[in-house]
Amino acid sequence: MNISLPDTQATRKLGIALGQCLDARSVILLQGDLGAGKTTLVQGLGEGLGIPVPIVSPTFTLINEYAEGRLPLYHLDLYRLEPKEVIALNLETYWEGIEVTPGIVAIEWAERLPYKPDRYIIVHLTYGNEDSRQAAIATHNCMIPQEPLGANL
Ligand SMILES: Nc1ncnc2c1ncn2[C@@H]1O[C@H](COP(=O)(O)OP(=O)(O)OP(=O)(O)O)[C@@H](O)[C@H]1O
Ligand SMILES: [Mg+2]
Repeated sequence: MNISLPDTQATRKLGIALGQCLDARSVILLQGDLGAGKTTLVQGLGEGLGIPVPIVSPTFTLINEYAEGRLPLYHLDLYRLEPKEVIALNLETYWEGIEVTPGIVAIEWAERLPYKPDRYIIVHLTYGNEDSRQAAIATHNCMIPQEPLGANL
């Protein structure tokens, strides 16, 4: 599915729609160049989940956890990591929700994952003219409830 995102707000709205409809243990793999809008989409996700605090980029902290919304949000950014370091993070802890409360896992720079979960949604953001972006969304072994997505875009 390809979605056109003419401005920042459109990307945020896509995140809101996903935050309103996704279930616990959903994993969103965010791909795309620097500044493509990955963090912007996760900020919408936070809003859709009802998280009342600002979502900030975890580029330096690696992972930010938010427990204040409908479901926990685990926001990761792999930009600064080597594959060995990514493996050492034991990310399955988050997407299996075994040692942590199951929630939504959003991973920026998911291109750097040496392995993937069993079920995931890929959102690949690319640049268009000026402020426009394109989101290519693909699901693997899972579904996005369509109605909320359609209603908000
Ligand atoms: N259509 C759009 N969608 C998202 N962001 C947009 C759009 N148009 C302009 N922007 C701007 O581009 C920037 C995107 O920044 P953002 O931090 O979300 O990107 P990112 O993909 O997370 O970058 P990084 O790779 O550094 O983590 C913001 O300043 C945002 O306002
Ligand atoms: Mg970012």
